[in-house]
Amino acid sequence: MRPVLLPPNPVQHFYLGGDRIAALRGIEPETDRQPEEWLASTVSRFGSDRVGLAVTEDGDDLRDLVRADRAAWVGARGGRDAADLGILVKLLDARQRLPVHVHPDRGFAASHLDCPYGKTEAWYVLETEDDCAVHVGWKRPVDRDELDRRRDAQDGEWMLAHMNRVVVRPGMGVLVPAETVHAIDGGIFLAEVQEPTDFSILLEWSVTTSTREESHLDLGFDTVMPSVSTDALDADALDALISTAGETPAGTRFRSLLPAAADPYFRLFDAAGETERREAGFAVVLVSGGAGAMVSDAGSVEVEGGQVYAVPHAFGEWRLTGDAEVLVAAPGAGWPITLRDGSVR
Ligand SMILES: O=P(O)(O)OC[C@H]1O[C@](O)(CO)[C@@H](O)[C@@H]1O
Repeated sequence: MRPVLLPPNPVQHFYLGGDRIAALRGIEPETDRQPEEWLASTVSRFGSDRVGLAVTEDGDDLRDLVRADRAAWVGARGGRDAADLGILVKLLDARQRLPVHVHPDRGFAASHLDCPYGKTEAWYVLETEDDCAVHVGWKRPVDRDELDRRRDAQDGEWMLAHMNRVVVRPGMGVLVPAETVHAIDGGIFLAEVQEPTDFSILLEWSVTTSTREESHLDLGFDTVMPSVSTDALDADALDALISTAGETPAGTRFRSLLPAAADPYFRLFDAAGETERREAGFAVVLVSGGAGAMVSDAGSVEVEGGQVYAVPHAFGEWRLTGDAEVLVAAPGAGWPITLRDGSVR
C-alpha cells in the first residue's frame, strides 16, 4: 500500500488567518478566517460530523479508508475506534492572537466526554514575525474565584499578564500539556500535533467570533473549570516543554523536533535529502520544500513542496530520495496500548 496524497483541507474558524497556509498549499483563501488546515484528520470539529475530515483526491473520506483496512493503516490493534490514527495534525496560521484557552486531560474526557483522549498539543514554529510569543501556563498560582471573575469580565489582559510569555523563533517546539492555559500571538505560523479531539475551554471568547455558550464544551463552566490548572508553571517546568532542535537545518537522519515529554502523545521529525530509512508506521508527511520521492519495498511516490501525504503502516520502512524536505508526524511511543493502560494522562 502506498502513501495517499491529500488535497488542501482548510477549516473556517473563529479567528483571523490563513494566507500562509494558502501560499504553501497553493489555494486562494475563501475568507480571512481560514487559519487552520487539518491534515489527514479522521476526526471532525466539536459539534460537527464533517468539518475537518480529510478527503482524498478520489473523494474518499480518509476515515472510511482507515476503517475499511485498519491493519494496513495502523499496523496495531486498539485505539478509540476503527478510524483512530492516534494523532491530529494541523497547520495553524494566526493573523490575530488566539484566545486564552485550555484543553482537558484524558481523565476528564473519559468521565465527561466519553472519550479516552484529552487534548495535549504541541506546536512546531514554521514562520514568525518579529517578537511574536506564545503564552503558556501561569507565572504564579492564580486564585480560582478570581479566575472565574476575570473570565466572566472577559479580562484577557489580566490573564496574559499572569501567563508565561515565550518569544518564539522558527524551529522551536512547545509542548502544551492538557489543563495548561495558553494562547498564540498573531503572526505565528506553525504545525501542530495533538491528541485527536477538538475539546476546548475558552476563557476568552470575546476576541473571537465565538460566544460564551460555545466556550465550555456544552458542560457549563462549573463542570469544566476544574480541568483548568491554576498552578504555576515555573521556569524549569516551562523549559522542559520547549525544544530548539529545529533551529539548525534538517539532515538525512529523522530528527525529533519536540521535547521528550511529548513522546507518549505524539512525535514530530524532520529530514531532508537522501535520508536514512524510517520505520514502518502510520505517519502524516508534510513536504515543506524541494522535490524527491518516498521510497519503500511497496513502491515509490514522487513528492514536492506543499504536498501532504497520509502514509500507511503497510508502506513499510521508507526513505526519502532527491532534495525534498519533510516534516513527519507520528503517533506517540507505545500507542495504542498507552491509550488504555493509564500511563498517559
Ligand atoms: O480548540 P479550539 O477552540 O478550536 O481553539 C483554537 C485552536 O487552538 C488550538 O488549541 C491551539 O492552541 C488549536 O488546536 C485549535 O484549533
